[in-house]
Amino acid sequence: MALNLITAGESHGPGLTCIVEGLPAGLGLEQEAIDRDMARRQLGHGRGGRMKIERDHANVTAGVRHGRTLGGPIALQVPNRDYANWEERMNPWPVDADVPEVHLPRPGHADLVGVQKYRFSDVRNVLERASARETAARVAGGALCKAFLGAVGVQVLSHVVQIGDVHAAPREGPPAPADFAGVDEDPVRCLDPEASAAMVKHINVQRKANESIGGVFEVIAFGLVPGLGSHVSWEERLDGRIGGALCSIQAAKGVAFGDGFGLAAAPGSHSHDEIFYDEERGYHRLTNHAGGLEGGMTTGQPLNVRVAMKPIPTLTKPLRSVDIATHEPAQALRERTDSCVVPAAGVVGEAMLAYVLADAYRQKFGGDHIDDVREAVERYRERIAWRG
Ligand SMILES: Cc1cc2nc3c(=O)[nH]c(=O)nc-3n(C[C@H](O)[C@H](O)[C@H](O)COP(=O)(O)O)c2cc1C
Ligand SMILES: C=C(O[C@@H]1CC(C(=O)O)=C[C@@H](OP(=O)(O)O)[C@H]1O)C(=O)O
Repeated sequence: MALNLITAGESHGPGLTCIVEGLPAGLGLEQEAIDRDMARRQLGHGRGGRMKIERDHANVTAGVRHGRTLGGPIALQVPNRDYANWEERMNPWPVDADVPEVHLPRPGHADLVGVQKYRFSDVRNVLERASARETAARVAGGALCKAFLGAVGVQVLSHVVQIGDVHAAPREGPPAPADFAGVDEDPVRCLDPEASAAMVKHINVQRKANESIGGVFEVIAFGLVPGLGSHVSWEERLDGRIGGALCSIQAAKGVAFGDGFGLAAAPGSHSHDEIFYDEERGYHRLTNHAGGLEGGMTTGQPLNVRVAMKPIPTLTKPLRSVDIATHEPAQALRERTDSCVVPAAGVVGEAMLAYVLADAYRQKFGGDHIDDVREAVERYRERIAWRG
């Protein structure tokens, strides 16, 4: 039993679609929860003018009846309000107008390689689908995965730990769920108020200097059972699957589990999580350097992964490029743009992690109805005497 999440849609086309296939029947869904995550993705200091136009909302058009899943594919449709301003340029059908082509590829975006690969002369044919507008559809689908995970006791949360060279104060291990109260009210979704103020300032200074800014977010899953994923085959190792899903986010450039790159410099005796047992807690650890994954499987501890985002490629003072029609030197396309999207990317990271984990639960526990899944999870927890 696999869970599939597929998206369709262009940034300025009529709308986006997400299809989620493989959720069990009987799962309760709430429109509000889907739209809440979509609204969270639109926030964050550093977003551009497009976010003032969109009010993201997903229309559920298949797979759900009276608030419960039916077991078939679920279709979510997210209209692009901006399409009203792009109807001529993005109409699916030929129009009676001269629509100019875009010939100035932006370094760091998919523009140049996309036109080479797909035999296009118009960069717009590439940038429309390469755009991270697509992540609105992923977040809509991810909200369904979160609802499924919630039904088996799992919560997925994120926060920003770095913007440019401004870091949140280091912590001993990942934060607890209670620490996240109010994170969405913070302008950069950071848990450290002092660092948050410095991050906002940094974004303002860089934006004024026509720069864009990257950073790092952390996404954490709480309440997992041990043993999701497997050591037996490379493609079943959960760290590989999670890393791939998170790196597929537009502009994500690196992932680190637990202590991540810090482990490369640490001695072995400070790198692994010693194993203890007592009657009350069963097997347990006192540290979580591994970030909740050993041998490609969840340990049952919080699963925490950090994702590095590169700065946005569209710059208000454009980089050097080449006109693909004339091959003459030129400045890259200058468009309305975000300057920092790390807080928004954290919400997309939640959706991607929720998808991979929900898929891992579907593969391990099967079940046609959500109650079958719950019972199977409960039986497993009893078998391994898991008290987490
Ligand atoms: C939420 C979000 C919003 C983004 N907004 C912009 C933007 O306004 N302008 C831009 O050039 N890139 C933006 N990006 C980044 C590009 O989509 C990304 O750099 C591009 O797809 C190439 O990514 P890659 O090098 O990781 O493949 C955004 C990314 C995310 C996650
Ligand atoms: C539309 C979204 O993000 C877009 C992602 C994006 C890009 O190149 O990735 C470019 C910008 O699009 P526009 O040119 O329309 O302003 C962002 O606004 C969104 O997040 O919903």
